[in-house]
Amino acid sequence: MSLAQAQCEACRADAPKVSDEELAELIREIPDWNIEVRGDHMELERVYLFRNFRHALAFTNAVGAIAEEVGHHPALLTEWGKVTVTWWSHEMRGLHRNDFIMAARTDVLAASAEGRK
Ligand SMILES: C[C@H](O)[C@H](O)[C@H]1CNC2=NC(N)=NC(=O)C2=N1
Repeated sequence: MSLAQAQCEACRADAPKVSDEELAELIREIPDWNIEVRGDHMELERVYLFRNFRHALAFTNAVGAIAEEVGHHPALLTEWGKVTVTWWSHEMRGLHRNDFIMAARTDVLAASAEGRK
């Protein structure tokens, strides 16, 4: 395992989940993200719109690249003109502070992405 992956605390089953208080604080930093409850855990989700499939795919790959850098991976659904990004920590079945950090980094990427709608 690379050092980048070793640093991903959220990818350990016994990592701490965010408390309700922390969640309320952290979600204020990423106001365009929704919390979805899926089965037994929460996920952070946001839809980004693009002018066409090519721009959506380029953004998908950019998000994939930052995920690989840190060894923490989102679910990515690429459609024509639309990318749905979902962050959670599957090993620990819930939200870790790291998911909020990655959501914020996804917003930074989106701010300079080409072909946003
Ligand atoms: C072994 C490897 O680091 C783990 O499977 C990582 C990979 N990427 C991951 N990404 C996310 N989002 N959650 C995880 O629990 C996770 N685990």
